[in-house]
Amino acid sequence: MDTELSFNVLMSGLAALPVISVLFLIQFKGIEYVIVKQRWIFVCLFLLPLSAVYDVYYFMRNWVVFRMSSAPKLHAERVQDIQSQVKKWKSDKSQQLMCTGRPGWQTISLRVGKYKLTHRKIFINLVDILDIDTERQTMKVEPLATMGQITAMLNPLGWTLPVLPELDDLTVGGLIMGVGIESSSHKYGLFQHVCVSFELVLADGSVAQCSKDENPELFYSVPWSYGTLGFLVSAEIKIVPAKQYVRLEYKPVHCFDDVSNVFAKCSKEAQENEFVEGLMYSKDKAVIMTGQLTDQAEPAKINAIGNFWKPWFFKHVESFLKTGPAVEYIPLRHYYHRHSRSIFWEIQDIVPFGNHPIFRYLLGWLTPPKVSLLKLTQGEIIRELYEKKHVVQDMLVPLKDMKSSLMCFHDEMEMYPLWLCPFVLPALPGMVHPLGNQEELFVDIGAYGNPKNPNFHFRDSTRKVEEHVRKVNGFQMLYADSYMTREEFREMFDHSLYDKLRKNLKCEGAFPEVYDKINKSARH
Ligand SMILES: Cc1cc2nc3c(=O)[nH]c(=O)nc-3n(C[C@H](O)[C@H](O)[C@H](O)COP(=O)(O)OP(=O)(O)OC[C@H]3O[C@@H](n4cnc5c(N)ncnc54)[C@H](O)[C@@H]3O)c2cc1C
Ligand SMILES: NC(=O)C1=CN([C@@H]2O[C@H](COP(=O)(O)OP(=O)(O)OC[C@H]3O[C@@H](n4cnc5c(N)ncnc54)[C@H](OP(=O)(O)O)[C@@H]3O)[C@@H](O)[C@H]2O)C=CC1
Ligand SMILES: CC(C)=CCC[C@@H](C)[C@H]1CC[C@@]2(C)C3=C(CC[C@]12C)[C@@]1(C)CC[C@H](O)C(C)(C)[C@@H]1CC3
Repeated sequence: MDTELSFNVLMSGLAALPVISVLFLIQFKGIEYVIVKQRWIFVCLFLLPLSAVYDVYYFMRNWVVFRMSSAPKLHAERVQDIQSQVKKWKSDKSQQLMCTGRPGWQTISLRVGKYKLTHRKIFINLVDILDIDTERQTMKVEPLATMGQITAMLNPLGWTLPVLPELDDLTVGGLIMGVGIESSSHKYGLFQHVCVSFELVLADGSVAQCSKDENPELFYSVPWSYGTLGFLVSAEIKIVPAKQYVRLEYKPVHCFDDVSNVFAKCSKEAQENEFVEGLMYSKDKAVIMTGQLTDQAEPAKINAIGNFWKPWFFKHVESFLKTGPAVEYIPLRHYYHRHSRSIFWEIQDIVPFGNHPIFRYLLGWLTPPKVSLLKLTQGEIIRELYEKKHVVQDMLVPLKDMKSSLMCFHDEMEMYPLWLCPFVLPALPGMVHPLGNQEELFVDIGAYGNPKNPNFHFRDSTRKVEEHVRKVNGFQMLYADSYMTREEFREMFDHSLYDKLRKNLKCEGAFPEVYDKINKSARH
C-alpha cells in the first residue's frame, strides 16, 4: 500500500512539469497545434519518466512475489475470488453482461471498449508465472503475465516460447482470447496453437479445464472469443529450448513480384528458417529476413540491436536496401523485442527526432513510452486524428493471395512500411481455420501509419480492404478498427462451434457476442 501511495505521489509530481510547459505553449499557438504537432513535449517530459517509474514499480513487485515464492499458492485463492464475483453476479440476477475489469486504456489495442462502462466488471488479478516444467516442456501462466515478463524469466533459464509476440506489454490472456503472431508462426502457428490447455471460470461460476483431449470443443472455441465464453484464469503453454543468438540474414528485394516470391520461398523452408519476416518500404522495395537460433556467433557480426543507443530496428533494416544482403547475430531477447523500442514505426509520429543519435544517447534509455500511458493521455483531438488519418490494420490472407492483397493495400491506402509475417493455419475447429481441411500457409499484412493515397477515406478504404480479405477467405485482426457489418463478420469468422458453445454454456445474458465487443460503434 505504501509503495502504491509513493507511486501516486511521484506521478502527480511528474505531472506538474509538462502542464507548465504545455500551458506556456498554448499561450502562443493554440491548443490543437500544441496537442497534435508538439505531442513530443508531453511525451518526453511526462510520459517517458512516468513509463520508467511504472516499469520499476512492476519490476519490484514481481521481485517480491518471486522471493516469497507465493504465486502458485495464491493462484487457487485468486481463482476462488473470481468464482465468487461471478456467483455474486448470478445471485444478484443482474441484467448486466460481464467483462474483465481491466481498464480499456491499459490494453494493447487501438480503442477503448464502451462496454467497459456498462458491463459488470470481473476483476482478474492474475499476473504470475506459476510453473515451468522442463520435462514436459510446458509452462503454466496466469492471464496477465506479459511477454516482457516471460522472456525475462524464461530466456536466462535456457527456454523460450515457440511463438513470442514482440511487444513487451502483450498479455497471455489477450493473446489467447484474441490472437498472437510472431515471425516463428510459419513453423508453429498462432499463439493459440502453442497452448496445451486452458483453465476458465464459466458463466455459472464453475471452473472448467480444457485441452485437445479434455473438453475439446471449448478448447478450440476459446481463441478469438474475446472473453465471451468465460474468464481465462490460467494457460499451459509449450516451451522450447532457447539459444543465445538469432543468426539473421537480410535479403533486400527491389521488384514487386520478387517480394511475394522470395517471401513465399523463405516461409516454406520451415526446417531451415526458425524466423521469417518482411518489411516492405515501398511497392517494389522490401527486406526479407530469415533467422536461425544459434549459440555460435562470429564476434564481428554480433549486433545488440535492443541497446538504447542503437538505431530503431526498422531504420536499421532499411539500410540494407542500399548496402545489400548481410548477416548479423542478434542476442535472442533483443531479437524478440526488436520492434518494442520504436513501437514498430509508430514512434516516429510521436517523437519525430527519436532516432537521432543525440536523442538516443541522452534519452533512449527511457524509451519506449508505455502504449497504455499514451492511450490514457491522448485526448479527443488525437483520437479523432488517428481515426480519420491513420491506419492500424492486420489482415491475415492465404500466402497464395499475397500479391493481390499487397496490390489492394497499395491501391486503397499506399502506406509503408508494411509488416509481413507468415504463419501456418492448421485445419482445426474454431472461429479461424483454412477453407479446406488441409493446413495452409498464410501471411499477416500489417499496416500501421499514415496513408499517402489522396483519395483515402478511413471507412470506405478500410471496407474495401475488408471486402478483399473476405473474398480470399482471410481474416482481420480484431484489436484494431473493423467496419464490417454483423453479416460480413459472420461470413469471415466461422461461428458454428462458437454458437453451439454459447448455448451450452448459457453465455447469452452473461457475455456479449464477439461482434458486439469489437465493432466500430462498440469502441471509442
Ligand atoms: C526462476 C524464476 C522464477 C520466477 N518466478 C516469477 C513469479 O513467480 N512471478 C513473476 O511475476 N515473476 C517471476 N519471475 C520473473 C522475474 O520477475 C523477472 O525475471 C524479472 O521481472 C525481470 O528481471 P530481468 O533482470 O531479467 O529483466 P531485464 O532483462 O532487466 O528486463 C528488460 C526489459 O524486459 C521487460 N521486462 C522485464 N521484466 C518485466 C516484467 N515483469 N513485466 C514487463 N516487462 C518486463 C522490460 O521491458 C524491461 O525493460 C521469475 C524469474 C525466475 C528466474
Ligand atoms: N504480435 C501480435 O500478435 C500482436 C497482437 N495484438 C493484439 O493485442 C491484443 C492483446 O492485447 P492485451 O492488451 O494483451 O489484451 P486485452 O486486454 O486487449 O484483451 C483482448 C481481449 O481478450 C479478453 N481477455 C483478456 N484476458 C481475459 C481473461 N483472463 N478472461 C477472459 N477474457 C480475457 C478481453 O476481454 P475484455 O474485453 O472483457 O477485457 C478482450 O476482449 C490481442 O487482441 C492481440 O490480437 C496487438 C499487437 C501485436
Ligand atoms: C500483429 C501485430 C504485430 C500488431 C502490431 C500492432 C501495433 C503496431 C499496434 C498495437 C496497439 C497500437 C494500435 C497502438 C498505437 C499504435 C499501433 C499499435 C502499437 C498507438 C500508440 C498510436 C498512437 C495513439 O495515440 C495511441 C496511443 C492511442 C495508440 C495505442 C495503441
